[in-house]
Amino acid sequence: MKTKDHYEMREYNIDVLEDDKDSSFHAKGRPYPIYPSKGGLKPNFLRDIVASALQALPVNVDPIPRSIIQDFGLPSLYDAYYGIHQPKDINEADLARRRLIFDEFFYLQLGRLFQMLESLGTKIEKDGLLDKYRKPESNAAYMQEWSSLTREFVKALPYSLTASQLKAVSEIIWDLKQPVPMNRLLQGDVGCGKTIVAFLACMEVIGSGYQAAFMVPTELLAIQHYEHFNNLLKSVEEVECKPSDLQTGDISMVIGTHSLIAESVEFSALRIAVVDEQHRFGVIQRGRFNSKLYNTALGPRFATANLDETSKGDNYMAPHVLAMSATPIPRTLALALYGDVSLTQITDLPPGRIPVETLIVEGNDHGFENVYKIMLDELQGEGKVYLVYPVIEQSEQLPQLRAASADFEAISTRFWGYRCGLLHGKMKSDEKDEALKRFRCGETQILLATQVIEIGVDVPDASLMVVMNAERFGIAQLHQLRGRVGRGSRKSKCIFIASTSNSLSRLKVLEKSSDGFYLANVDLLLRGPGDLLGKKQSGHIPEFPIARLEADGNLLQEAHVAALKLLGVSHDLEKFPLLKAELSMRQPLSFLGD
Ligand SMILES: Nc1ncnc2c1ncn2[C@@H]1O[C@H](COP(=O)(O)OP(=O)(O)OP(=O)(O)O)[C@@H](O)[C@H]1O
Repeated sequence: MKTKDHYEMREYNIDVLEDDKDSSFHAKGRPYPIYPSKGGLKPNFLRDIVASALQALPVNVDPIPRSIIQDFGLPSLYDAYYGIHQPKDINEADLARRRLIFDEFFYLQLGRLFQMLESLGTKIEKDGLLDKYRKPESNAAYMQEWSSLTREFVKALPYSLTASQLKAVSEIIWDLKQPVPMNRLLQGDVGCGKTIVAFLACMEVIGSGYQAAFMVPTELLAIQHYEHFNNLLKSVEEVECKPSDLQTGDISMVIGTHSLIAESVEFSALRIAVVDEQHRFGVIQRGRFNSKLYNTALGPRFATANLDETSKGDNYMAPHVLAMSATPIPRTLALALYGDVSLTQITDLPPGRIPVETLIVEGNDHGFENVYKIMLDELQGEGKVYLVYPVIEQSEQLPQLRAASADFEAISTRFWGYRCGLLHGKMKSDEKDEALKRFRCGETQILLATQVIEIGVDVPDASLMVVMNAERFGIAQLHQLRGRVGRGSRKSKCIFIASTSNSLSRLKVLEKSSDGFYLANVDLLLRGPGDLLGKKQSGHIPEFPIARLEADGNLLQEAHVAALKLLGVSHDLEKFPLLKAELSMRQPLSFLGD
C-alpha cells in the first residue's frame, strides 16, 4: 500500500517452498490458495482449518445428479472442493473453479425457472414453457392473422409502421396465441417507437374481449401515455378508474404505475401486462402480474366467436408479460435476471429523423457563455430547451452540483423574454403534469428538470437539451436523456456540460456514437451491470462469490440448459429431494414465492 511517498507492506505471509520431491501442498510448482486474513485469522491458520474440513468431507456430497455433471464435463463436488483448496496443478484448480461457478449459476437458473413454473397453473403451461426455452425460435403471425381491431388500428395510425415495428408486432401476436404465458422483452433504442408496438399488442387482446394493463415507472408517463392513447383511440378507458371497474371488466385497458400490481387491484380477465422501462421495476414486482390469473372458463368480457386456443384449455392462466426497455440487456444479463426471456428487437428508427448533434463542453465561464448563446439562438428560432440538472436543491456537501430549483431565477432572468418551467420528482403529480403540458403546448419554452424526464417523455418539437454536471450520469443514462430531443422533424442539439476536464474524455464517446446498444455495452464494461440496469434492477442480480457475469457467460448458458433438463424431468423437483433441499437453502426467496 502506498503511504505518502513510499510503499509499505502491511500484511504478508511467508511460505517456504520445498523441493520437487515434496508431495505436500507446499511443494514447489504446485499452486495453493492464499486466503485473505480477516479478523485476526491468519492465512495459514485458515489453510489448516480447510484441510481438516476436507478430511471430514463425505465423498457423496453432490446434490446435482451425476448424469448432469458428466454431460457438462465437470468434476464431482468432492473433487472440486479438493481441487480448489489443494490442486495438484493449475488445470485441476481451473476445473474445480469451473464446477463452483457452474453451481452458482445452476442454482440461480434452477431457482428462477422453478419460480416461473410455480406461477403457472397447469402442466400444459409448464411443459410449454420449458419447451419454449429449450428451443428458442422466432415465429411471427402474419397480418391476416391479427384481430380486426388491431388491423383497423394500424390503418388509422398517422404514420406507417417501420419494418422492424411490424416484425415485432407479428412476433408478439404469435406469442399471444400460444397456450403458454408470454415472457418477452421488447428492446429498441430511445425513440424507435416501442410504445405503439406494445399498444398494438394490447389492442390484440382487447379485440378478443380481454383486458390489458400498461405499467410505467412514473405518474408523469402514465398520464402522457393515457393522453396519447386516448388521442389514438377515443374508446380507451380512464387512468383514474375505480379498481372495481377492472374487476367487473368494464375497463378494457388500464395505464398506471406500480399501483397496478397491488393485491387489491383485481382484474376480471387480464390477458396482457406491458411493463414499460422494465429495468425500473424489480423482477419480483413484475412477477406479481403472474398472480393475477384469469379464469378462462368464464370467457372474455365480450365473449365472441373469435376465441383462440388459449381460452379453451385449463381454467386459469397467468397473463402474458411484455417488458420494454431502451437499455439493451445482453443475453447473459437477461438469463441472470429472469432465468429466461424471449427477446424482440426494434433495429430501425422512424423515417425522417435527423441525428442529434452532440457537443461536450467544459463547464467553465467560457463554456457556459457559449452554451447560453446556443440556447438563445435556439429560442429565437422558436425551439424549446430542456435544462437537465443532477439535483433539485443546492447541497452543502456537493456545492459543485448545479441544482434545478436554485438555477430557476438565474435562468429566468437571463432569458427574460422567454418563460421557464420547473419539473422534478418532489413536485406533486398534477404539478408535474401541468409543467410538462405547458412545455408541450409552448406556454413555457425552457424546462428546468431533473432526470425525471429521462424515461419516456415525448415532446417531439423540443430541440435542445443541456445537461449540467453530465459526469454525474452514466453513459447509457445520458443517451436516454439525449433521446428526449430529436424526436420530431426539427434538427436538434444536445450539450453535455462536464465540470471536470477528466470526465470530458469519458463523455466523448457520446459525441462519436448514437447507437444505444453500443453505448450500453460501453457502460457495462466501464461501470458493470449494476450501473447499467439501475439500482432496483441490479439488486436482483445476485452477487456471485466466484463467477463474473461478464467473463463466464458460457457457463451460465450451460447451467441454464442443465436446469431446464432437470425441471423437465420433475417440475416441482420432487424427484430430486437433495437438490430441492440445497436450492431452498441457497435461494429461500424463490421458495417463499417472492
Ligand atoms: N413508424 C413511425 N413513424 C413515425 N413516427 C413514429 C413511428 N413510430 C413511432 N413514432 C413516433 O415516434 C416517437 C417516439 O416513439 P415512442 O415514444 O414509442 O418511442 P420509444 O421507443 O418508446 O422511446 P423511449 O424509449 O424514448 O420512450 C413518438 O412521437 C411516436 O408517435
